[in-house]
Amino acid sequence: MLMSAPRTSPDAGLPAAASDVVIDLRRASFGYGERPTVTDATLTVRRGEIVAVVGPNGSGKSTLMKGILGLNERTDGTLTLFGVPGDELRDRARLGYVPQRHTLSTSVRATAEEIVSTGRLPRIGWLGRLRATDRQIVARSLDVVGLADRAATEVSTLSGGQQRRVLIARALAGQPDVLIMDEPTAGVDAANQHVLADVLERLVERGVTMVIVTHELGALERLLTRIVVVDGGRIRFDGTPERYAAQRGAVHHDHDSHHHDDELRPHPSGVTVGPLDVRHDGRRR
Ligand SMILES: Nc1ncnc2c1ncn2[C@@H]1O[C@H](COP(=O)(O)OP(=O)(O)OP(=O)(O)O)[C@@H](O)[C@H]1O
Repeated sequence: MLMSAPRTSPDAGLPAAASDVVIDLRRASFGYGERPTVTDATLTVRRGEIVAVVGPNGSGKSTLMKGILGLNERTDGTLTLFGVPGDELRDRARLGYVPQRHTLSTSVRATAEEIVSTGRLPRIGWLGRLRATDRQIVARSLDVVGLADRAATEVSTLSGGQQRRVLIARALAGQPDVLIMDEPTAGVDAANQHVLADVLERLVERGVTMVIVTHELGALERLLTRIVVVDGGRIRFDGTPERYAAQRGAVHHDHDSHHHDDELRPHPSGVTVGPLDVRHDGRRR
């Protein structure tokens, strides 16, 4: 839990294993029109996990994330969040989201602190007023991303990487239990990627569960507990970083790769496929 006293989860009292599951997808399909973009996705994310989602451009990574967030249509399967059906989750602020390729508008005059304060809105309501505790949480969120000294700086004058960190701080200000980030390192140079990785490491230490869509595994790799490969709208691999590294030759996720059906076979469970038959938890069957 980030920066607050522990909250009681709706599934408190259940055995630890069950209450540890924050996201549970079973054979879920998501899309925007008639045809699903992501099909047959089965994925379980437990408390404290740091999961990277990788795959070629257009393979469905963002669609999968938006599906978990309820931002597109689920046409099949089930989605369970914190032990309740996804569409029945009342406290949406438990899911934090840093959207893709989103930097802050240069035409809006707002300070970093003001932008991060908007992250409190799900907690206080649109007409609510920030109280001292809210301001403290905003200040701590800026501190976590290393921008405490920029609180009063106009965001339009910050670099792209700093703006991404403001957006992460905004998501953190909502005190989410799980943070879904769509390419937080996109457009961030190598030096700043390490700064961002350090920021994420601090979040890991605070016990925040994270699902991170990324093309740049490099700087994040040391933090990850799992890697999920999405290709052609399907989850093609789900396993530990070690197993992913062992399979790297077979499971490409670079921009040029698309389908690898000769190397990656569909699994009836839709969970995991590949030369090594890897279970959901990364262990070999
Ligand atoms: N709002 C939308 N309406 C209709 N189709 C969409 C929408 N957003 C994405 N798509 C389509 O869904 C498919 C998967 O896109 P998605 O953005 O999920 O892929 P991605 O893996 O996140 O790609 P990238 O790495 O380029 O961000 C693409 O064919 C895309 O054109």
